[in-house]
Amino acid sequence: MEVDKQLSPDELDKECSILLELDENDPLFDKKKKLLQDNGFKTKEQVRIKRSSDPIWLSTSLKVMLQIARIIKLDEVELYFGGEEQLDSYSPRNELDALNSILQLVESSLSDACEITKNVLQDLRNLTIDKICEFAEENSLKTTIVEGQNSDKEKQLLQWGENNGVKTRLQIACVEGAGRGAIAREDLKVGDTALEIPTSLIISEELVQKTDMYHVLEKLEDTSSETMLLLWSMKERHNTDSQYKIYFDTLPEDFHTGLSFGISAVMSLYGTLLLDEIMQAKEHLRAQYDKLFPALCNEHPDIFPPELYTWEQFLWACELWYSNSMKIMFADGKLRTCLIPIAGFLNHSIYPHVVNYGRVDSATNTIKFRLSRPCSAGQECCLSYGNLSTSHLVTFYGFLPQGYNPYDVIPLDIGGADDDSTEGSSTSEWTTHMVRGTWFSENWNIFYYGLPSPFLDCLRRARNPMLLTKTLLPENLENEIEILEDLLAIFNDMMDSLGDADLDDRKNTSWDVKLAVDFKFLQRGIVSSILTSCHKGLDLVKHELSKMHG
Ligand SMILES: C[S@@+](CC[C@H](N)C(=O)[O-])C[C@H]1O[C@@H](n2cnc3c(N)ncnc32)[C@H](O)[C@@H]1O
Repeated sequence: MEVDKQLSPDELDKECSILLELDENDPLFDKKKKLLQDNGFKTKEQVRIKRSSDPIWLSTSLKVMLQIARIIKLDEVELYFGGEEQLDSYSPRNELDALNSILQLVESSLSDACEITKNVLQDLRNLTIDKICEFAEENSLKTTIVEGQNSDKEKQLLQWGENNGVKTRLQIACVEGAGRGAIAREDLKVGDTALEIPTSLIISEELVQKTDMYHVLEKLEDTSSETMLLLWSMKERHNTDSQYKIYFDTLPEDFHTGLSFGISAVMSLYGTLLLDEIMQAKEHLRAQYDKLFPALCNEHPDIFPPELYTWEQFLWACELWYSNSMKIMFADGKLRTCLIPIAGFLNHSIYPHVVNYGRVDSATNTIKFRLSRPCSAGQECCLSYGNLSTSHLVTFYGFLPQGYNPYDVIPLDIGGADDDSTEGSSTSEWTTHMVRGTWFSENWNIFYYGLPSPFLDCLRRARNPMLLTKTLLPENLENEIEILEDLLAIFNDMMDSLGDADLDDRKNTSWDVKLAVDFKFLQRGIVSSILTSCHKGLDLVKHELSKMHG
């Protein structure tokens, strides 16, 4: 496989090519461009594929395309941690997104290819699918279905949906540790649509606009369509004539998210950033509520009956919208926050089956949940709710995901050590820094230690702007020792502030304390992995230094 070589017209005739392109509007364009260049690629890369079904040629083509597509599809966290590492894959989400983007490019090239090219592209398509299946096989989690817990309400909702145009290859069941989930009824392949929902069933701002509530709310300053929908749902859930009655009947009486944590759970979070996140989110919501109530109930008691607009009911609606809504791009190009009956049963996974689902298909006027990896009959089909940290998932969704979450980062405030105006800095340098569990890293060598390079480079620059090369010189190694000792001090303090694990209230059986204690356990694991990396790094550097002196 060769990339972008000059070919004679005769040779060109024997080849076809696929264009992989980094979007100029990508907010991470500069950083990705640099990473592409470091790997020998341009931002627009024409990958030529020979008109030969030689399997070695094809798999080399796919390998090159995958290298490029992975970088194009990186998100900020993946780029920060993976930028300098030659990783086999950056994250399960990135790998699936990259492979599926190649699959879509190959499929669209297939539609207007000539007969001979078609055969090669077909082989490339099959190879890409094999690669997806292989990756899926190696990166999956098992979920356990809890038999006999399925209630009639979910069946009724599914039936209502099917009567109104929903097409589903999923059924609803109880999943251990995650409430209800969506299970494949049959073996589903990559590219299959697991669920398709007509836009007519989606709950979005248009519904509020048809009510008398809207005329009151539109006159208020700063009232977003999300707030309007939230207020609408507080009333609609009690409306026995609602067209969404069957949907509202399936919703829980109480949501168990971080926003409902009691005092013991909050106290258990002492020393973690989650404590601040939850307190700030709750204060924000309380302020929003106080801005609207009791004023709206006093002025329009017929539209906002006081018994439906209590703080508890407001919090319930906030938890509903935070944990169940999806942002959908409609055919008019507008992004709207929506509730989507039936799709609301899909749980989140770090190894998702459905990665891209936020766009209305204008040809069918439906939302399609297309599989980015296979899902066999009886297996739970999961979404990616987004690149969310566990602290966000606890606060707004109320759960800790299974498996190692690549988005569990600890942001670091290192006092403007990296300022973009610094001489020599470029737009591809980082101005904010973070760490995460060092088990994600594949580079434990000297100058890396499993820690993120942008962070270490920033510390090096701050200590000694002259010592930027990663070469085994005594002055560099002395510098490394100081950096690693500083890090040990920072993360030892962080560990101390998390408190003694033996004092965690593990016997407490309330859902919120359990979640808080599990979160703290996770946090200690992350900090402990960083401390281990620093200790190992120090040993490594001291050993090298002793060889020089010895
Ligand atoms: C959109 S709903 C999904 C359906 C939900 N399980 C139910 O029974 O209604 C989102 C909620 O599902 C739960 N959930 C989603 N993914 C989960 C996971 N991986 N583990 C545990 N709970 C999960 C959380 O309670 C979250 O707030």
